[in-house]
Amino acid sequence: MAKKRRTSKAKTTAKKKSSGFTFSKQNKIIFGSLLIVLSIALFFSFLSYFFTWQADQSLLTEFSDRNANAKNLLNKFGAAVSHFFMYKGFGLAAFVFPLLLAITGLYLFLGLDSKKLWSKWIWGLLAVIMISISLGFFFFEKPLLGGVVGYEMNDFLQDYIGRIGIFLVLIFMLVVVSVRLFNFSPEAIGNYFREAGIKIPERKPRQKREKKTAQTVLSEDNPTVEFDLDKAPDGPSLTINDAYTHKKDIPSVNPEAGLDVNLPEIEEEQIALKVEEVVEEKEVTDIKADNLVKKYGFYDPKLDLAKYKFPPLNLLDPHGVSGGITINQEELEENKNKIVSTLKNYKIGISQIKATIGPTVTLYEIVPEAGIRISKIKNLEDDIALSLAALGIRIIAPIPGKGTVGIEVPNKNATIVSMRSVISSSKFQKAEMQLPIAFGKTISNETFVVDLAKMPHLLMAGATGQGKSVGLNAVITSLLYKKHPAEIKFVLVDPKKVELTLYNKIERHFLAKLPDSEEAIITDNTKVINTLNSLCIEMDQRYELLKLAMVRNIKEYNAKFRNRKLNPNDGHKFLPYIILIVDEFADLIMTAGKEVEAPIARLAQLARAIGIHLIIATQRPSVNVITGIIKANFPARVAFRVTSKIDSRTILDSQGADQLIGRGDMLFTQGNDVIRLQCAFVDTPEVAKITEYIGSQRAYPDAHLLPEYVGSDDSGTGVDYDISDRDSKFREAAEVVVIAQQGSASLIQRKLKLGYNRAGRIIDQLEAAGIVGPFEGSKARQVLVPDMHSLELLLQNETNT
Ligand SMILES: Nc1ncnc2c1ncn2[C@@H]1O[C@H](COP(=O)(O)OP(=O)(O)OP(=O)(O)O)[C@@H](O)[C@H]1O
Repeated sequence: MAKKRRTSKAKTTAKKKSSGFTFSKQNKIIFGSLLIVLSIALFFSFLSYFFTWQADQSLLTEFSDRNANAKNLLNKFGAAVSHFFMYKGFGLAAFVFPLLLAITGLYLFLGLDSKKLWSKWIWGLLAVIMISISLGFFFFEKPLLGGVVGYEMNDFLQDYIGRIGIFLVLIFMLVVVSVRLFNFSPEAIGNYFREAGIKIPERKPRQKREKKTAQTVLSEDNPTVEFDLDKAPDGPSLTINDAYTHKKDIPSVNPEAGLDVNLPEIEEEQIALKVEEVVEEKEVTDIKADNLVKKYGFYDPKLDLAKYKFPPLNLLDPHGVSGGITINQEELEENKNKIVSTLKNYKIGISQIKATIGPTVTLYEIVPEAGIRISKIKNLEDDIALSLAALGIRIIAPIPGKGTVGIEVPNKNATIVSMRSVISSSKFQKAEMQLPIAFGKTISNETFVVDLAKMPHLLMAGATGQGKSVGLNAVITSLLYKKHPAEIKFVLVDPKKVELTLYNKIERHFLAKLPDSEEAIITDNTKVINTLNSLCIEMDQRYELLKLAMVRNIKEYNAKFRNRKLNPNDGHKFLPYIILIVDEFADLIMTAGKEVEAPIARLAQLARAIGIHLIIATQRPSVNVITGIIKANFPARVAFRVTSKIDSRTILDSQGADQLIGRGDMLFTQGNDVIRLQCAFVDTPEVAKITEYIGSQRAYPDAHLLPEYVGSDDSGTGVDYDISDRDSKFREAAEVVVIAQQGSASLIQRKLKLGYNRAGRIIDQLEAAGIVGPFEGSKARQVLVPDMHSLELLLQNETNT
C-alpha cells in the first residue's frame, strides 16, 4: 500500500514538474505569435539591410542616441540586428533564421507536435553554415553575401585545404543534404525522370506534394527542405513534359526507395501500366464483347423461357413433421445405461458419454478410459446390438477428427425427413453450387447439401425397397428446385419402365434425347448404347468448343459465353449440364453387356469438365456389375441398406451398409469419410405435382437433342459367327436353351457355370445360328427351335452345308 501511495505521489510530482516546463495552450499561441512577428521583423530588417547597410553602418555606434535615425525599415534595431546576423554573421544565409523562427512560431501557434522542430533547427543551422561558406567561396569579392563567418571560414579553410578542397567539401555537404532530405539515389533520380516522362502534365504537382508529405512524416526534414521542394517543380517539370515519349518505359523498382513512403504509389502505377500492356493483346475481341454487352446486356440463356416459374415449396408434403425431432429422454437414458453396462461387462470403462440425436439414429459418443484398445470396442458390435435389442447398430471407432468412439443406435420412432424441410433449409437455398443436391439430414440433424458437379459422378446401391428410387427422386427434385430448364438436362434410363415415367411431363423442359427417338425416357436397354455413344460424341464436341474458347471447364466456358466473348457463328452455344441417370444398372449390364461399360467408363473418366455427370443406381452391387473401371471413376457413392457385408464392401469399400435400417437410412462417401444420412423423402404424388407444375408451363418445342449416333441398329447382335469360331460349350448351351425354352444368358451362366461374358458371347452365337431370337430388352429372348429334335436337325444341316 505504502509503496503504491509513494509511486502515485511520485507520479503527481512528476506531472507537476513537467507542467512547469510545458506551455499552456494560450501561452503557446502568445509565444508563437511573438516568434512570427519577430521573424517578420527580422525578414524586413534583413531585406532592407541590403540596401541600407552602408548608410546605417556609422550609426551602429550611436545606438543609444535617440536623435540618430537609421535608414533600415526597422530603424536602429533592424540595422543593429541585421549587422550582427548578416555582416558579422552569415550573410544571405541569415534569412534562414527568420524562416526558422516563423516555422517555430507557426508550430506553437497551431499547436502542432513540436518534437519535429529540433531536426528543423539542426538542419536549418547546418544550412546556414553551408550557404554562408558557399557564398563566401563563390563570391569572395563580395563578403556581405557570405558574411564574416563565410569569409573567415573560407579564409581559414583555404590555408589548410585550398580552394579545390573547399569545393569538394561543399559538394560532399550537398550530397549529404540531398541524401538525407531528398532520399537522393542514382536510381531515384533515374526513376524520377522516367516516371515524370510518362506522367500527364497536371498530375505532376500532386506527385510533388505527396513526396513532400511523405518526407515530412518519415525523415523529419527541416524547413530548408520544404523550401527547396517548393522551388523544385518549376525547374525539371518543363523538361519532364518534353520527355513524354518514354511512355512505355516501366520504371524499375528502386530497392532503397522501398523504405520510402511514397514508393507504393510508384509501384501501383507500375502495376497499372503492366496490366494495360497485357490487355492490349486481347483488345479487339474484348472491346467487341464489351460493346455487345453494352448494347444487348449479358447473354441470358433463360430468355427463351423467361417466364418460367420454379416449382413452389407447397407442392412438397411436410409428411406430418412440423417441428424438429422429438426427443425421448427415457429412451436415451435407457440406451446409455445399456451401453455403459455392456461395456462394463467386458471391462471397458467410459470416462464420458454424449448423445447426438438424429432423425433416424442417435449417436452415442464415448470416451473410453485411458489404456482401452479401440479394436476391443469395435469387436463388441454384435454384443452391444444384442443388449440394446436393436438392428442397425454401427460402431465408428474412432470417429475421424474426434478422439471418441461412436455408437449409432436407431431411434425407436424414426422421424421422416421431408424433401420440403431440406429444400426450404437456408443451407440449400443459399447454396452457391453448380448442381446442389439436398440429400437429407445428417446424424446431427443438419441438412446435407453436396455439389454433383464436384463429385463428379455418383454410384447408388441398395437392396430392393431400401430407398433407392426415393433417393433418385430426391436428387432430381433438388435440381428441379434450383435450376432453370436452360441450365440442366436429364438423360433418363429406366429399365424398370415405371420408376421415372413421371418425368415424361417435363420432357420439353428438362429432358434430352436422341433426334430419332420418340420417347425421351429410355426404357429399352438396346437404345441405351446409342444414347451413351451419342453422349460421348456430345462430350467430344464440347471439348472441342472448350479448346476453341481456351477455357478449362464448362463453368468458365458459359461465363465467357454470357459475356459475349464467344461468337455463336463459330459454333459456340450455351452449354447446359447433362445428367445421365440410370436406374437399374445391373439390368443394363446383364442385357446390353460390355458395350455399355465402355462408353460409361469413357464418360465417367472424361466428362466432368464439360458438364456431363452420371448417376448410376443398382440393386445388385456385385463385382461383375460394378467393375473396377466403373468404381475407379465413381468416387462418390451412396449405399442404402444392402443384404451382405460383401455388397457393402463392393459399394463403399468398407462394411456398414449391411447394418443400416432401411427406409432411406444411407451412407454417403466422397472418397474418404463415410457419412450416415437420412435420405429426404419425396413421395410419388409429390413428384407428380412438381412435374405437373413444370409441364404445364411454356416449354421448348422439343426435348434437348443429343448428337445423332449412327451405329448398328441391332446393337451388334445378329453378327454372323463362323461355325469354327464357336464356343466349345455352344452345343450344350443350345440344348439348355431349347430344353428350358428360355433364351437368357444368365440361364446359360448358371447351368453351365460360365462367366457372364462367355455366356453373352454364346447367346450371340445362338442368335447367329437362328436358335434364339434378337435381343428384346429386359425380356428373355425368344427361342426359335421348339425341341431337341429340331435342334439336332438344324445343327446337322449346318455342318452339311
Ligand atoms: N427417405 C425415406 N424416408 C422414409 N421412407 C422411405 C425413404 N426412402 C424409402 N422409404 C420407404 O421405402 C419404400 C421403398 O423405397 P424405394 O421405392 O425407394 O425403394 P427402392 O430401393 O427403389 O426399391 P426397388 O429397387 O425395388 O425399386 C418407400 O415406399 C418408402 O415407404
